[in-house]
Amino acid sequence: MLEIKNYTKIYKGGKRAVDHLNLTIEDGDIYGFIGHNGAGKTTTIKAVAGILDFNEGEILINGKSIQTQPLECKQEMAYIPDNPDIYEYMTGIKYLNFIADIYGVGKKEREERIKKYGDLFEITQNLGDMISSYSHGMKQKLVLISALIHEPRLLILDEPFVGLDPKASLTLKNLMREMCREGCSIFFSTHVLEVAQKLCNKIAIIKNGKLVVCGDMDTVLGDSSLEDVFMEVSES
Ligand SMILES: Nc1ncnc2c1ncn2[C@@H]1O[C@H](COP(=O)(O)OP(=O)(O)OP(=O)(O)O)[C@@H](O)[C@H]1O
Repeated sequence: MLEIKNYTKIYKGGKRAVDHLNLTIEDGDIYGFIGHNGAGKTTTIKAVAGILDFNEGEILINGKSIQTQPLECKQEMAYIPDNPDIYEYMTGIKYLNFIADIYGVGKKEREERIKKYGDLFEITQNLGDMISSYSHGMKQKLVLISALIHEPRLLILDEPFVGLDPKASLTLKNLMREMCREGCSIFFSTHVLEVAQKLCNKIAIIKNGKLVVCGDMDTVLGDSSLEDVFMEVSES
């Protein structure tokens, strides 16, 4: 579903943020991406989402290049950034319809999905309100619903659990599991290692821009916890 080949990003000024990273996310994978602050997670995720150019390598979504076929790639995926920075002077429902229009989602489907996800995240009754009146968590729920409105096959999330209350976090985890059971793929970054260990079937650790560990969670962990493995890798 997602292939990252030799991905290298050097920012203006010469900072080599990610260095020849290779990773494959298959259908049905929930792939966790962990690393210390500044390791290169967001730099990788933004390139996969098609909003950051890069110096070397190739990123393929279902065989299509994010650089040469960005629209085709974006039809198949959704990206949820770590900060829900959205239009403030619009109602929630107007925003969702705006996103549904961009993706060409039909009237019946969008209504069903807005109802389903709005109820799941307990925000249906607030959709008529201006986004400027929303809390951080409510904005995040709105962004999540907007990302799911075109039923993406690949979900890319940057720190998705930050700012969500415990119930919304559980709802999101259950949704992620359900999507992957149906053959979708998820690639997400997190600092919450307990969540990653429980939720993901695969895990990648990035350190100073280089991938140092990746693969099946069970194989990577052996008898250790993810926290132990992470600490060992960080200190080596
Ligand atoms: N626009 C930029 N210009 C120059 N350097 C940048 C830029 N954005 C990020 N960097 C640098 O690239 C490196 C990787 O940053 P990145 O944001 O990808 O890390 P991260 O793993 O997502 O960190 P965190 O866990 O803190 O969110 C860091 O050293 C950072 O300072």
